[in-house]
Amino acid sequence: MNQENYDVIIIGSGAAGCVIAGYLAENTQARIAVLEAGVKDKDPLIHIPAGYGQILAKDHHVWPYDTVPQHGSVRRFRMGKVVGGGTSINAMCYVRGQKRDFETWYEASGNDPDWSFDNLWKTFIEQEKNDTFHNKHHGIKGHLAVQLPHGINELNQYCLKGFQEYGLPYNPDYNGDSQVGVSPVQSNVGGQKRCSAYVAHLQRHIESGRVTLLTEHTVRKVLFSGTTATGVEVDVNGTIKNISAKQVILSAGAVQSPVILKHSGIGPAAELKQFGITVTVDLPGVGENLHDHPIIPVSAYVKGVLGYQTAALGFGTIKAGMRYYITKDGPASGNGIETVSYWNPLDLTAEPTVQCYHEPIISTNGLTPTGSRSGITFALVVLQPKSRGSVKLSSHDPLAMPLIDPNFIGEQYDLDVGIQAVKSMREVMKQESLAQVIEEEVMPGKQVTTDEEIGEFVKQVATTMWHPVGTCRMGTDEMAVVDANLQVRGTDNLYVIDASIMPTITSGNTNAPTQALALVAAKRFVKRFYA
Ligand SMILES: Cc1cc2nc3c(=O)[nH]c(=O)nc-3n(C[C@H](O)[C@H](O)[C@H](O)COP(=O)(O)OP(=O)(O)OC[C@H]3O[C@@H](n4cnc5c(N)ncnc54)[C@H](O)[C@@H]3O)c2cc1C
Repeated sequence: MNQENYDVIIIGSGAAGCVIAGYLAENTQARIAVLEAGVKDKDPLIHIPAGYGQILAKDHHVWPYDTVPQHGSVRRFRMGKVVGGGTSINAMCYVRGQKRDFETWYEASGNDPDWSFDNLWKTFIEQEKNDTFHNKHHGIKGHLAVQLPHGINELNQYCLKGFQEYGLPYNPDYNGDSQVGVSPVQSNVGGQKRCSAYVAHLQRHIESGRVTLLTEHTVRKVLFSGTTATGVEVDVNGTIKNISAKQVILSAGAVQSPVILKHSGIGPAAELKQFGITVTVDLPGVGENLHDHPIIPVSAYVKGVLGYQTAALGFGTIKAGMRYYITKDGPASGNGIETVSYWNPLDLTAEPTVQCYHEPIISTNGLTPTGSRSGITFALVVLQPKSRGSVKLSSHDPLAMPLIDPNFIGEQYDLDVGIQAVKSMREVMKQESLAQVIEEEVMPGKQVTTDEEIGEFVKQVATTMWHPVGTCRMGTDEMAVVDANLQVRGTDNLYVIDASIMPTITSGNTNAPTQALALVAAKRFVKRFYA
């Protein structure tokens, strides 16, 4: 095969890229190349389910992004840079979202039946290989492993009880009829190993030689003849070369996909001209509409040794790692986040506005353990944030860091829900089951009492849940970047298929929805060009 010429190039081997490449491999004769800026997924910490804590603590396999200042301070905004993308370093929580999320996508598509709730729900089921549930909401024949925790540690059992005492129902399956309640977490773990999108959908096609995977290939821009994409310009360890293709699919994620489009001359004309980039198509929506779930951590020390703080630090990690290698069980064999709650603090029976993972560690920034005392961090999340930000260029250099502004807590609604969530969480901590083990609130701390003080705390701590979406959104209006085929408006042979096309964020973690939207788009692509 001529390595420099393909039928389809897919930029990025993350959640979406792996789904598309796998589907094309199985359903076409196309010559396919996946170009990935990161390295192969050989690091054992990627595959040990609890290893992601170490990866994030060491800042390995990430694009080292930060945001522009948010309420006066910069927030870390790391994204996966390795085969598997975010799905090789994420926390593996498997969540689909609420029906209303997908109804918004359907409207944005111009009411295209492929984007209906029913079709997307069917797609989740088709992709799933669930080790516990097999009913109208779950599948067992797909390749994406989904499991429940194999046992719930004592501290998280107190959480299950405490939320029920507060008034939430026990919900065995938040991906079933309703999200409301307190539940065990479903995760993308199979056979005690992480099930990344690469493992689930692509690895077998790389190993068989059906698909070519080119790692450490960083795409600088898409090449055009007029407005028709003809290939890409890549940087391979400092050497620049061109690779041509009949069709180019951008699956570089919600930060890089708009950046690559802009460097290719597709974006807001004024911004491109500012950096001397020739405008191929003036598309004002590229890089706009960035949104993410803000995490607001509320944490407390607990009495005695409970949870996973000791297993997550120092000698504890070695002990947990050795146990994992010998018996394949213990703290390292799962994602360490075993229970979660969904609720609306204003009405416990309404559709949830808040998600809360109960992390049995003390963490100040989401997932990284801090200090040696046992504790619990309730990672509160505004599920449907209204704040919108942007990804803008900082330089004419395609490899320069972009300016990322998620605009955390930029709208009154997000602030209100954040305050409600913190106050509600404090009520949960007062319930009998939690009150008996909680020793002292760490964050926000007892000095923070009024709504104004809690609001200020929310603004100061809100940080990424690593769920950026929306920067190349699907739609029919002039700010839309892609149409219902996920083809870039005003171009030929160019597509964006990844989390950036979501018009609005889903009510939950974004990996499963990204994989579902990628399969919907891949099927449309094959129907149009290979049927
Ligand atoms: C730390 C962390 C924790 C998370 N936890 C969860 C969770 O528990 N559950 C959940 O559902 N979701 C979680 N997510 C989010 C989830 O992983 C993402 O929503 C999902 O991976 C997005 O998929 P994507 O295909 O849009 O992009 P990605 O998966 O990010 O893939 C993009 C790929 O493109 C590559 N790329 C980018 N630019 C270029 C370029 N110029 N040239 C070549 N390649 C390029 C990147 O290196 C990357 O491999 C988490 C994410 C992170 C980072």
